[in-house]
Amino acid sequence: MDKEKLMQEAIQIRERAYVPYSKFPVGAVLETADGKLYHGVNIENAAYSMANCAERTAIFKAVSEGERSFASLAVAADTEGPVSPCGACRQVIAEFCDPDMPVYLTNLNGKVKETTVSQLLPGAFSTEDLKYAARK
Ligand SMILES: O=c1ccn([C@H]2C[C@H](O)[C@@H](CO)O2)c(=O)[nH]1
Ligand SMILES: [Zn+2]
Repeated sequence: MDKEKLMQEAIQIRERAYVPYSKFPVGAVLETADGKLYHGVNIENAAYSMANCAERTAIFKAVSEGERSFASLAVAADTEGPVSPCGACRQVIAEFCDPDMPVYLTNLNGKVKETTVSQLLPGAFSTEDLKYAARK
């Protein structure tokens, strides 16, 4: 899928964000290996810490529909530069997406940072770490 289109859709889907507290809508579009798109927005709560970010919404939607193989991710917000995913999302992205998978971060002014999953979270804790303790 064309990365410009993915980023445009990430910008547009922000309309569906539920952000009465932060008033900071974020949109994410996750592309599967076979070209299907899963859209996500941030969803907040009166108990503030219950907020779910756009990136995790998109990933959880896709995984709960049976998807396990992903090709790219775009994220958009009204930030000065390209939006920067939070630590929790970086960990969840690393769980499901290949280290070399492209991630397109953008804002509303056309600023784009093209990065990868492993660049977003170098040295991620992973399933490999769990295997070491389980070896005994
Ligand atoms: O990459 C990001 C960064 C922040 N947020 C959300 C969490 C919260 O709802 C609001 C303000 O932090 O933005 C996302 O969805 N994705
Ligand atoms: Zn996040």
